[in-house]
Amino acid sequence: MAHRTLGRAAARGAQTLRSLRRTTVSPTELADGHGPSTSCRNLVQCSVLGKPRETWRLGTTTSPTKGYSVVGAEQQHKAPTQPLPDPEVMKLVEAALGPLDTKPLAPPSRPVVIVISGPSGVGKDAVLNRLKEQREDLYFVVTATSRPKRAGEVEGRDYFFVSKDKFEGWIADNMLLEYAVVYGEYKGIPRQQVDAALAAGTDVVLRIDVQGAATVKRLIPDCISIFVTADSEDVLVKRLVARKTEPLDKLLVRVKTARAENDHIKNFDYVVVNRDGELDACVAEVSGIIEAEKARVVRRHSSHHGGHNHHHKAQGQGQVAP
Ligand SMILES: Nc1nc2c(ncn2[C@@H]2O[C@H](COP(=O)(O)OP(=O)(O)O)[C@@H](O)[C@H]2O)c(=O)[nH]1
Ligand SMILES: Nc1ncnc2c1ncn2[C@@H]1O[C@H](COP(=O)(O)OP(=O)(O)O)[C@@H](O)[C@H]1O
Repeated sequence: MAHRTLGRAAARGAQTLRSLRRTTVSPTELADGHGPSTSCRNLVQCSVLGKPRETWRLGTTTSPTKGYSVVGAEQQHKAPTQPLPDPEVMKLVEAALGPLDTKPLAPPSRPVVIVISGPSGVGKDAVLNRLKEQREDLYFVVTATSRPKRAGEVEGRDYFFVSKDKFEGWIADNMLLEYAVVYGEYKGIPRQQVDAALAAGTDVVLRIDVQGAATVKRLIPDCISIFVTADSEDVLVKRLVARKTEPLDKLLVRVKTARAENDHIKNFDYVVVNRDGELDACVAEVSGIIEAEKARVVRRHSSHHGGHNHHHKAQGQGQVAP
């Protein structure tokens, strides 16, 4: 699929960016042309020639004592140069063993379901929004809710906002893979979105609360569950207060719920700390977990079918969060 190929390319681009290294060059070295690499020198010269903003955006900083500290020299991770294979030897190999197979040696990875959970205000949305920019190969499910739209939220992007009646109709018609009552409002995963993405071979990301994560783990045992937490309770509450989306009474409920939710870390496959001011590091960690999980041999063995039995009706639905 074209968009998946593009997505992988984007992910590789992000990887390349991450591999940019920090290098220090003095102004004299620059004048002499002795920088660490041509691209690095060009970057600084660009700054010296009066385009400071562009280079700042690329990560250039100036230091009065050390000269110029530059992020921009790409690490050289080229494979060692190999001599071309001798065509005569290749012919002899094929003559002896028959034509060589050009099919990929690794079996393709089956699409996975990734569950992201964690307390309110920890930064799940922030992490997922950044992940969306970097990983066009993933499908981010838009869940449905009966809660009113907040300022700035967009229908079909943040949630599908539906009435309680409509939501209950979907429950009756078994249109939801999972649903729960979270903070007094219905939240549910439209089954069709998950089924369609998996059928197209695309990995699926679900952002759901802890009770939803437990239900999905029961329905799809080989899903990858990731609990996002904060540096500390204090940091978490500050983040929630700064977000200014809840009045005090609702805020207190969220903090109490967060305490209870944190005890469920043990039921998750991974826990990732979204450290204050380090959103990108958290996103990179989540992305790395997904990549590592997809490389697991058990997920690539075509005879293994552990998991996607999500046509079963969810058990224990409709529990009310405290
Ligand atoms: N079980 C379940 N939880 C969901 C679903 N969609 C969203 N949630 C969770 O509901 C919780 C509350 O969401 P929201 O009202 O947006 O509050 P926020 O987390 O404070 O921004 C979050 O933890 C979401 O992850 C869903 O379909 N099922
Ligand atoms: N690593 C971080 N450092 C500082 N603030 C953050 C970080 N991650 C998220 N935030 C901020 O915390 C607040 C809550 O994040 P949000 O994504 O809405 O949480 P959740 O979706 O888990 O309820 C937002 O104002 C967001 O910008």
